[in-house]
This record gives sequence, C-alpha cells and structure tokens, in this order.
Amino acid sequence: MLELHALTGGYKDTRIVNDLSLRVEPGEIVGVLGRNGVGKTTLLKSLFGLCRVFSGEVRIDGVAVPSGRPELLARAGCTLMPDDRGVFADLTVAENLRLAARRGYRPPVDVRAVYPLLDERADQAAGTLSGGQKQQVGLARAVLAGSRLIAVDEFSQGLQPSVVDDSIAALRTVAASGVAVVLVEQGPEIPLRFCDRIVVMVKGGIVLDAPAAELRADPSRLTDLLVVG
Ligand SMILES: Nc1ncnc2c1ncn2[C@@H]1O[C@H](COP(=O)(O)OP(=O)(O)OP(=O)(O)O)[C@@H](O)[C@H]1O
Repeated sequence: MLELHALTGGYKDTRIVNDLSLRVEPGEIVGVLGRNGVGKTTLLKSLFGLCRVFSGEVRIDGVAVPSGRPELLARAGCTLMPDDRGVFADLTVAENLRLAARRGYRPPVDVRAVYPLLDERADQAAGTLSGGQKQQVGLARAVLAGSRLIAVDEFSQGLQPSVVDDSIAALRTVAASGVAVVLVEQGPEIPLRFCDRIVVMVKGGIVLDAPAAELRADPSRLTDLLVVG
C-alpha cells in the first residue's frame, strides 16, 4: 500500500531522515520507535510532504506521489494525526466528526461506542479538550474519513491506559478491514503488544525492522536500541 523509497527529508539544509526505505502493507500495523530526536516525526512529515524532502519517493499502490503535495496523499486516503492531533480547535467535537466523515462510507467500528466522549462533549469546542481527548477525536476522524493509511504521531501520549486499550482494539478492527496503520511511539510496550511489525530508527535511518512476534520473544533486541547512553 505504502512504499517509501530512499526518502531523505529535513529542514532547511539539514537532512534528518536519510535514505530511508519502508513498506507498509494493507491491514498491517507498524510501530516506529527510536530515542528522542532520531527523526520519527520528521519521517512522518517527509512522508506527508510537510517538511523539506531532498530526495526519494513516496508511492501509494505503486504510484509515486510528488513530494510537497500533502493534498494528493489526503486524496489517496492517507491521514496523518500529528502530535497536536490535527483537530479544528474552533469547531465543536460534533462538527469535527461531521467534516471528517466520508459520504456513504460505513466504518468498520462505531467510533461513538469506542469513545463515549464524542457524544458527551459533542457541543464542546475541540480546542478546549485535553490532549488525550483530542487524540480520541483525531482517531475518530481518521476512522470516519475511511482512510486507507492512518499515521499517528506519539500514539499513546496523553491517553489513559483504558483509553489506550480501547484505541488499540478499535485500530485492530480498522486494520483488519485493510487499513494500513503506522504508529510512532516513545516506548516499546505498546508496539510490542499490538503491532505486527516494529521498526527502530537511529540517526534518521532504520536499524531494525522485524515482526513484533520475534521481538516479543527477545525484547532486548529492541530495548538495547532505545536505551539512552
Ligand atoms: N522544524 C524544525 N526545524 C529544524 N529542525 C527540526 C525541526 N523539527 C525537528 N527538528 C530537528 O530534527 C531532529 C529530529 O526531530 P524529530 O522531531 O523528527 O525527532 P523524533 O524522533 O520525533 O523525536 P521526539 O520523540 O523527541 O519527538 C531533531 O534534532 C530536531 O531538533
């Protein structure tokens, strides 16, 4: 579904993500891990053309998407949830959901059942929600939009453990319907629990790309790369 080929991206003259290649298949949940500052967010920004892309290619279903054109990725069904969750702050929760919903599309999960706050706070301006609440609105928007790829930065940041579990269950169901999911996380616990594959970044490149099941059997392969020092 998604292919990054030798992607190099960064800011001004600085290359942060270097010659990085990655494939994500439909229905696959891929966790992206790495210490602070290795370039995880910049990888997502390079993918969505939200920073400088020096070279490389993003392909959706084998078709190259010109860099610096985030609207083309959106049209191809790719949704980025940045760490500020990408909600419209001045609009209510209900309006945020209404704007995201794709006409005639029946999502594989009922987001209102997963996230009761969507109804409880329907009339509240999304900008006044907590970070974790915005995260729930953002995830609901991505599901309602009928995205084919959902990329989430700092997935569990600000979420209570029970909401993390509900979000994981919802994302699994969404992925089972053929949606590709890319999650950036700081710590290994959540990706080890529910991703299909985990990649670890060091200095803007991928140094480990392995099935999560293998890493569950030998987590030190992963955790050694995340220890600071
Ligand atoms: N807008 C920007 N302009 C210049 N440099 C930036 C910008 N955003 C990030 N950087 C730099 O790029 C490098 C990678 O940052 P990035 O946010 O991609 O890392 P990360 O792995 O997501 O880290 P964290 O987990 O701390 O968010 C850092 O050295 C950071 O200072």
